Amino acid sequence: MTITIGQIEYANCTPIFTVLHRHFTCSGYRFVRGVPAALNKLLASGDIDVSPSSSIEYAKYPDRYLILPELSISAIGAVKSVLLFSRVPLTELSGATIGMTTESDTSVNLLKIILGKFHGFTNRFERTDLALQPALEAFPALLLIGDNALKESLTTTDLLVYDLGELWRHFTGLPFVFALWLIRRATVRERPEAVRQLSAELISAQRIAYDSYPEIAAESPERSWCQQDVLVDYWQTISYDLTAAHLDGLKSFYRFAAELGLVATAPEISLYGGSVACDLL
Ligand SMILES: C=C(O[C@@H]1C=C(C(=O)O)C=C[C@H]1O)C(=O)O
Repeated sequence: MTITIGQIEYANCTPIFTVLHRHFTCSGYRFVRGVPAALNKLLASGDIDVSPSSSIEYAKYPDRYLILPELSISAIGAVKSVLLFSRVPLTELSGATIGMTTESDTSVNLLKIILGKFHGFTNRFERTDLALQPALEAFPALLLIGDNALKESLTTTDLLVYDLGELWRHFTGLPFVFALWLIRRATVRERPEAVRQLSAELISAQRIAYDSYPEIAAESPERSWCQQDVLVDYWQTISYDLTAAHLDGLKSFYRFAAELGLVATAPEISLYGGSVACDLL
């Protein structure tokens, strides 16, 4: 039986999926492409089995998922693709209605924590699919993630740009985990051998990818809009690990989210398998 894997259609996932497709047979896998918020919904409903997912998705339904070890999409400081584009300095945004992409579930909550908890602001937030320029006619600031954020940052000159990974680091000193690889507990129960294989292949793919960013970038679809060295630099900026420090950052995020009522409770962290990351807990 196939395992259905969500594939985030952003440059941040290109390295691991490129290597997975090139180095492993993948005959037992089916891939479903989408933006994070859409893949989160498919995972929650059981239409896909496993996916790199917004980290907040785990806190919403901890009973449904396990976290695959050693993998994440995180920032230790800047991340370069989770950006608040603003017409005014961030300190002047208290009371404002802020536009937020519909593609994200984690970063929208991170923004609420940064403004509400760290700055003590009161804001309203509105989801929008508007592109940057029209959005900034409706709102003083807009949150974008993924390729849209990266693309706009490469061309925008007349706006203030705040990197949410950097802001989180400034206030907490911790890494921020934007995405976790979540697998449905039901899939682990029903297909234990296939899940063991997939987990091992993903860890291998990640390691191979680390050593081959320039080659992956040279042939990547993102080359149509991004220079090879910019892509390599972007991938080197992202932290794809899941260490004890990452888990500390994740737990802090969940605690703040619970305090602000963004999730019901800060969940226990349950990792799949007896991996290194498990031992670090
Ligand atoms: C760093 C990023 O991390 C992501 C942010 C997500 C979110 O905000 O829900 C989900 C998955 C990741 O793609 C990014 O998209 O730029």
